[in-house]
Amino acid sequence: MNIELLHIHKRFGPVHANNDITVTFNEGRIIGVLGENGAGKSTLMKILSGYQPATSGEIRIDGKPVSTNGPLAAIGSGIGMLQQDPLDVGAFTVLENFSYGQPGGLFFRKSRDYFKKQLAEYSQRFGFDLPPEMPIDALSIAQRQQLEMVRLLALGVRTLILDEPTTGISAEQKDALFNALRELAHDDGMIVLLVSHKLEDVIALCDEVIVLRAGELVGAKEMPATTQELVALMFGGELPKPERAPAPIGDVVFSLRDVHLRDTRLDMPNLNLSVRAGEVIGLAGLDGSGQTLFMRACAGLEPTHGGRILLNGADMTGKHYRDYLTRQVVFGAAGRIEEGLVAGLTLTEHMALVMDHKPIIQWPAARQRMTQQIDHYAIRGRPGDHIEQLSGGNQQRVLMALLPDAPQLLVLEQPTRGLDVESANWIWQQLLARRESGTAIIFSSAELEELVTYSDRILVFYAGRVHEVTNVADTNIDELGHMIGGEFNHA
Ligand SMILES: Nc1ncnc2c1ncn2[C@@H]1O[C@H](COP(=O)(O)OP(=O)(O)OP(=O)(O)O)[C@@H](O)[C@H]1O
Repeated sequence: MNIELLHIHKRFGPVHANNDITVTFNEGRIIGVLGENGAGKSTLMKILSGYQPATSGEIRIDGKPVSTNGPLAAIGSGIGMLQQDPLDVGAFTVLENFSYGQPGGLFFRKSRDYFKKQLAEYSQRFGFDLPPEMPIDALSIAQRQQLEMVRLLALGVRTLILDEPTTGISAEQKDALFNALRELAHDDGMIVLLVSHKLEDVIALCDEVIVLRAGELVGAKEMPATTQELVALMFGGELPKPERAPAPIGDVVFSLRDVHLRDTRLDMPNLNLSVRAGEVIGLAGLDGSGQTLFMRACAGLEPTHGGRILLNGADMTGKHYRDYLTRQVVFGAAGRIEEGLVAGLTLTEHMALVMDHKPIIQWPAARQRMTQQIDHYAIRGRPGDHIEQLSGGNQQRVLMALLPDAPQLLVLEQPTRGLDVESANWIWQQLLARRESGTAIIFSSAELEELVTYSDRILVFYAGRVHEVTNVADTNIDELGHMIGGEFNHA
């Protein structure tokens, strides 16, 4: 199967998200799709996989024009896309989900054993861990991804598109995924398209890359290539690494004393932590290991079941998030559009929400402030744009632009998730500047390199247990990788 995209254009009002893109993807190849935030990568992949129509242009498969009008039509043409959050159905088991949508799959008109055997064959071939009777809810992110992948393969897909597939999965799970993708491309002759900001993944996996910038196709390269070469292709030159000047560490501003947290899955007793002004505490761990619960409790968004939370000596235990906010403890959620930002509201309306208005909203002031922040944070968007119209990276910048200038404590879930290298560096410049003026920061990340680079101390979460790494300078990414998988004897 060879795919040709011919003169693809996509316009969203005044935004030309894809501008005359002509490119060929050949079978047997793993192709990286690179570009800065907002470059048009997701748009192009959504057009190819039927999630969005092109404004104009043509898609040909093996020389014949095809319509990818809707994801089902695209799958019918052999093209399937794995979404970042796989779209599986919560109440089903693995087997039900796998058979759903396959011919004869609904209500098991073909026998359960037929699908069970097929699922077992895929699992065995790729070393995937997919127990047929397990409810979807109980699967890890990596298992959901594996399930979605084998489901698409069983539907006969010959081109697989993956958007940031390694977020929140362990090193071993990533190896299993990459080995499977190599087999599919190099042994079975499939096309694999990988959208990723993680250049080490691109270098490890891809046979070639294409680069988009501001909606246009600006480059293509056969691999191997170094990180520097890829960065130069994407940004037109080398990027300066943000300087991390040693910041003066002040007095303890925030502490947990024997705090007990729990939710439906995790029980975390005896949590103790003291954070000083200007200190950066990084939280490492696979998704679901307890760090989310921990961060939310630190910001008054989750109840505690024992112990005390102190802020500058004042007891905050049991207080509401609003009380934390008043005392300059600010939480930034990873969920962006689901939580930190509100779909349907414009950028100015977001600013109006966080500004202190008495007694009525001062719209001109909110608009003016947002315009300044758009400029300052180099946001690709306008004050009147709805937040969901911005690319993921630009939504993250808006989230940063809404934070107060010098809070006491910032609690940030994955502050650079989905950001291109330049934007991630830039966000850290902003955070380090706040730290220099005394703000303490607790942040989580799936990027071990980010944790090691920016943290004064790291807390590693595994199944609700917390292990503190005090000497970050002596820790390397390998060690940390083992620890988040539960192997602490490497430390
Ligand atoms: N539904 C939409 N409505 C309006 N504009 C949109 C919509 N979807 C995307 N855009 C705009 O199209 C441009 C390209 O966005 P796209 O999401 O394709 O970029 P991207 O390269 O995938 O970025 P990122 O790496 O940040 O995810 C951006 O300017 C974005 O704001």
